[in-house]
Amino acid sequence: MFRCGQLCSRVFAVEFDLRTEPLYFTLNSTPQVLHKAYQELFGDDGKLFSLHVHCDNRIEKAQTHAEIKHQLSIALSRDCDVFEASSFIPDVKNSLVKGFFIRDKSTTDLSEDVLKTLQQSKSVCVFSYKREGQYCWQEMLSPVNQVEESVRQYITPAAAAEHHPSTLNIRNSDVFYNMDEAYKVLKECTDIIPESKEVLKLVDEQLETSRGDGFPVIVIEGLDATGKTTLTEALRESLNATLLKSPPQCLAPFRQRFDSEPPLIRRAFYALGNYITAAHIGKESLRAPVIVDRFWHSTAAYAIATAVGGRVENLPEPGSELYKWPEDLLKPNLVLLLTVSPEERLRRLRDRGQDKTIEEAELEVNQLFRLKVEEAYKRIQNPACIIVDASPSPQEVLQQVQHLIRNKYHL
Ligand SMILES: Nc1ncnc2c1ncn2[C@@H]1O[C@H](COP(=O)(O)OP(=O)(O)O)[C@@H](O)[C@H]1O
Ligand SMILES: Nc1ccn([C@H]2C[C@H](O)[C@@H](COP(=O)(O)OP(=O)(O)O)O2)c(=O)n1
Repeated sequence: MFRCGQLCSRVFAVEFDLRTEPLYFTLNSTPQVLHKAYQELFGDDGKLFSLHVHCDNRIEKAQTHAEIKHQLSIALSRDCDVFEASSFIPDVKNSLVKGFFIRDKSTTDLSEDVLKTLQQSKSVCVFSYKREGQYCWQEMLSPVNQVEESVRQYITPAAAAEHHPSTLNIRNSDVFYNMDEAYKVLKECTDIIPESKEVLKLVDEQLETSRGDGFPVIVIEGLDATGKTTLTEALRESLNATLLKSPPQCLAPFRQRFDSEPPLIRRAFYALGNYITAAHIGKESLRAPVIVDRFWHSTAAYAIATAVGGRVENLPEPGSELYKWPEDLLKPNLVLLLTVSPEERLRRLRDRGQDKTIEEAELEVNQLFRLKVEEAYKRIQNPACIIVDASPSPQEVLQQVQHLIRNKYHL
């Protein structure tokens, strides 16, 4: 487990510019000459700090990280740059510790005061960086006690990681590959989020359902405003099908609450939603074809795209086990991914004129995130999704999809 005094085996990554590779470095007791990119980051024009959250309790850790992110964005928004940073052991799963780099451009000691306050929490560790000529070193920001004495550690450039560090902790923190793992997260939250108990109760009430050779199950996926609601309603009519969605209606009262939680908790909630919907699918597909509006592809694609910082290239590579369908989740017969151009999607969002979730609002400004969600959708395997161009008229999109379904099922 990461401790303030045990940094030497770790590599640090700073997302200095989201469009490029992070800057990687390690720490060493002997001085190292630094090249330009590092000198720029550690430049002596401002004050530089890093902050990491280390805590054995994963719920507490996730919440502390989210709280600090929020506090930094409020307290330091004007005169400081706040970069996502991480510390990890290369290729070691679950070794990632998330944090921030803060570059203070103010003429006052704005960030130092804020950081000293944050450091009073026992799970927060703050370091400051100093530069002398071509050397930079790190030391603890005013060590709070003699045990954690401040040791000068020199910055040493490190090779780029083969796998982007943010991919190291995805399994069971952002994406869950069986129900038990997601269930455990909500169980650990019951004291601080009472609604977790109600959600778990709803999960428990779903009887085990195994699906025999029932009617086909067709999932419609895509970013918000790509036309899922329009198409799923039309398919329901034309196929005489049952229409379901994930998260299911019974979780609607809890969705806003879990949407405000950090990824660990939020993604566990959506994962469990898929299992409840799967139970409904199991029952309904005995009677009629079932159309599902969003399912596991959405859960995994949004979770991976949120967890992975920066560029599309940082996503887990195609074929990675992180794109594997959960072993215990009902598999649909057909998954269709609706795609439209970013411009058309924006036009539809504006025409609809309704409130967007914060995440969707971010999608608009965050082209990188949208690209990662779409790419992650396409990399999920077994079942993989079939891409449908959803830019023609609703009638034409329906015909296209009916054609695909007819070819497969003669419905
Ligand atoms: N094929 C289409 N062509 C033009 N506009 C469409 C089409 N399909 C849906 N829309 C419109 O785009 C908006 C978003 O569609 P909707 O079905 O609600 O998307 P989603 O469920 O994926 O968020 C709605 O205003 C809808 O009327
Ligand atoms: N099956 C699902 C459905 C949605 N999600 C998550 C993924 C995103 O964070 C949001 C997207 O939901 P959003 O409210 O934008 O979607 P709709 O408007 O309902 O199409 O929900 C999920 O994880 N799993």
